[in-house]
Amino acid sequence: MKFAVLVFPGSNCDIDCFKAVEQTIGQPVEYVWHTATDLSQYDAILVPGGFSYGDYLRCGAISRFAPVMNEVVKAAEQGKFVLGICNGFQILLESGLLPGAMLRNRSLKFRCHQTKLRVDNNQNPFTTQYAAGEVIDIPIAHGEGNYYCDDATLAELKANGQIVFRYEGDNPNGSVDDIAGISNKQGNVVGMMPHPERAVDQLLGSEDGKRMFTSILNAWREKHGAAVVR
Ligand SMILES: NC(=O)CC[C@H](N)C(=O)O
Repeated sequence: MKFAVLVFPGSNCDIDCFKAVEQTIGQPVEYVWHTATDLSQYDAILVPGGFSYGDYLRCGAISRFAPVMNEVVKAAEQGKFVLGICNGFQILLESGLLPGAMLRNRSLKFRCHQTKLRVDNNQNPFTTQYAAGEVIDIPIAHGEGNYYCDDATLAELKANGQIVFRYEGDNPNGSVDDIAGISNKQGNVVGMMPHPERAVDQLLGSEDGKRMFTSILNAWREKHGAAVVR
């Protein structure tokens, strides 16, 4: 299974994502610059966190027009796995690959600390290695993570099981319904504000992010009739 880690001017979690893939599942992974126009060789696309284009206008609002994003849309349509983390989630929202929008944190402060997340959908390709309702430790680091959608969209997200993660206990940004991560209707595109790639080793404070990567690999192996890993 081959992974792409997108790199925009201002990405700063690209190396963490790359290392997380190498260390958790040992699969081939490459950096792909934002001007790339062909993602056909990759099975999964990671859109990493950071401050792409300096967060000018709105987080993700400029990156959404990068040439590579046309290819990400194509990859998503083909059923490939797309994971947007933090700024990556913001970019997927701006691209229309996921519904809703991101607002400034209710505190108007950049928040950077561990959070407790509840796995609300463990039937998603990114979360099958977690128990339903399991509470995990994953850090956040953002100023614009206050996820917003209107009532009709929220009802749809709930009805389709598209809410993948919610904050458990303290909601650090004021997001609607404590949402921390959502998927598209098909489940192959996920965006989340917390950083699983920063939680893949006890030295980092938590290993709870690891199973996102093993879940993705298993989902791909199942799709291709290969043995799954435990
Ligand atoms: N870590 C990140 O990806 C930060 C995202 C974005 N720059 C924000 O502050 O909200």
